[in-house]
Amino acid sequence: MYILTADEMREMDRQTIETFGLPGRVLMENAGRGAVRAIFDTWPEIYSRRVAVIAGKGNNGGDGFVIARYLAQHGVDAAVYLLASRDRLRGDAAANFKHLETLGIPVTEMPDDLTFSRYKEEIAQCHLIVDAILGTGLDSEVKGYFRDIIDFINQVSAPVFCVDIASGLHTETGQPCGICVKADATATFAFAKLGHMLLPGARYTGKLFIIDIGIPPHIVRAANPRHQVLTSGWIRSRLPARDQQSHKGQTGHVLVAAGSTGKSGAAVMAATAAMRAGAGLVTLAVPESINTIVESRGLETMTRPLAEARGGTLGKDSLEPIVSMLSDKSCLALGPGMGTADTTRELVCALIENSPVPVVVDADGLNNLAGCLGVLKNKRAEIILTPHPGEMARLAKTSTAEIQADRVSAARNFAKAQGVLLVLKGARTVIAHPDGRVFVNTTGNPGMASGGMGDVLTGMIAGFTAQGVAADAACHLGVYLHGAAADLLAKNRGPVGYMAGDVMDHLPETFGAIDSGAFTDMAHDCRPLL
Ligand SMILES: NC(=O)C1=CN([C@@H]2O[C@H](COP(=O)(O)OP(=O)(O)OC[C@H]3O[C@@H](n4cnc5c(N)ncnc54)[C@H](O)[C@@H]3O)[C@@H](O)[C@H]2O)[C@H](O)CC1
Ligand SMILES: [K+]
Repeated sequence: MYILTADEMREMDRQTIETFGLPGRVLMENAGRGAVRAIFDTWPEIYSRRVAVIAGKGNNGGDGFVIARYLAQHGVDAAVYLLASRDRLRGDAAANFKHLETLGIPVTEMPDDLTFSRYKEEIAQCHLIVDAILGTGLDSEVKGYFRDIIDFINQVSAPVFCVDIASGLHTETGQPCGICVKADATATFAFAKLGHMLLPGARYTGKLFIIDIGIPPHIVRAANPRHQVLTSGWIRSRLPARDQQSHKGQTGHVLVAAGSTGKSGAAVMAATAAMRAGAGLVTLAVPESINTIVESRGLETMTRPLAEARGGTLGKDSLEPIVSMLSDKSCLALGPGMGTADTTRELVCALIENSPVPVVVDADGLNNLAGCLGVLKNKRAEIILTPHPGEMARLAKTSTAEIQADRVSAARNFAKAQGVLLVLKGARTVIAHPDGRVFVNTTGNPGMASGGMGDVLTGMIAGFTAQGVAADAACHLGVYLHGAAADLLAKNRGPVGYMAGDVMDHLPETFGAIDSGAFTDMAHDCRPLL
């Protein structure tokens, strides 16, 4: 499902108006009318109650005027509070404002704090507040009077419905620009925007309705939107098909190079998760001193003990044996629990440069790679990096806060610059492709904040890649199903207390739930309305 930036939406609007010939007034009419359907759908008891439409001077406010008109037409006691004087209105918003006057719908001009203070009480007594203050035209930090208004809206007890996007929410980053309206429901137009799907934006958005305002499909296709949300349908269509006569020689062989003294669990988890994702065979290459432990814990996987460096880690002496093992493997998972000794870093960097098969790099693999990013230029196969925000900050040589402030841009910039697939983990994992496309995942829940989850994801992505799924689709499958398995556990067993091992053990049921359509995600809950 496409999700748009403000610029992309503006451009589609412009094309629809100028080249297709659908007037802006029609788009605004469709927007307002659809929003009213979403209001009645959410609050069917709102007939004959009082609704305050708080409108800004832009087109978001214009949508608010259309909403007030339809609400009034259907027996709602609707009143408009305009955060400007009426002579500031332009174009379609001004035209729709005139209709309000013709129809005798009450309008209050409230251009400043002083006038606002007179109407606070009246607004607070409404049964619903419609926020039509700022939409995709938000272009700066919200301060002063607008800040006071939003602060007030967030304090009144009435539910809040947002037009297009919660006022104050940044359309692309999903971060509040200083302050942001907290919605119970939002109606957006044509497509969801990035800010609705990312966090914390999704929390400010509430239930999301997507209103078809008439943008024709050829204009959408020509715009070629760069961002999508992963959906269960998309995932279902990319699951590797299995023939009745499939045998383990056909379903891929993963090599996992991982582990060190004290961190054998990470290696076992990644290897087992690859099997749970459906890989036919998994071999785990580990420092020899942990081989016995690893063998006893991962019954289905094979192991290959390698001569180890000081401190019980894999070092550069393992390069030759690992590269030769890769000749009959279909994917390499590299990094979990490996440590960051100099010799390990040399090994990791040489493997990323020389592997003939796709490599999934995680954890210490990433920390090691941060010291030799140049090797990515010479890579022979596709490289998938799966950093959490801290690891991403190390790779991009910035701070975790910088990464989190705009996760999509951080992931995209790195993936494009380095020519890799980048999976930026954390709530709403972002998958950035080297061609600039970005996919956002909405599965997963806070119960996943526990050790080993990353090792499981690494193994899953490697397991799908090994089965012949394209590396980018393997990232989609791994990330979505990892979160979906955790969502099913949270629902069926409890919100916390399940562990990474439980997540991978729950994959068979998760495959079944995706296949049957029993698992639904956030995109499924966005109701398209005409
Ligand atoms: N296809 C569609 O999505 C359609 C959307 N419509 C609606 O139009 C708005 C976008 O309208 P626009 O006039 O471009 O911008 P806004 O109304 O969001 O706001 C612009 C207004 O606000 C001022 N402003 C910007 N930032 C701030 C700030 N931080 N503090 C105070 N004021 C600010 C800015 O200067 C402008 O004056 C979209 O969201 C939809 O709701 C169409 O109606 C139909 C098609
Ligand atoms: K709004």
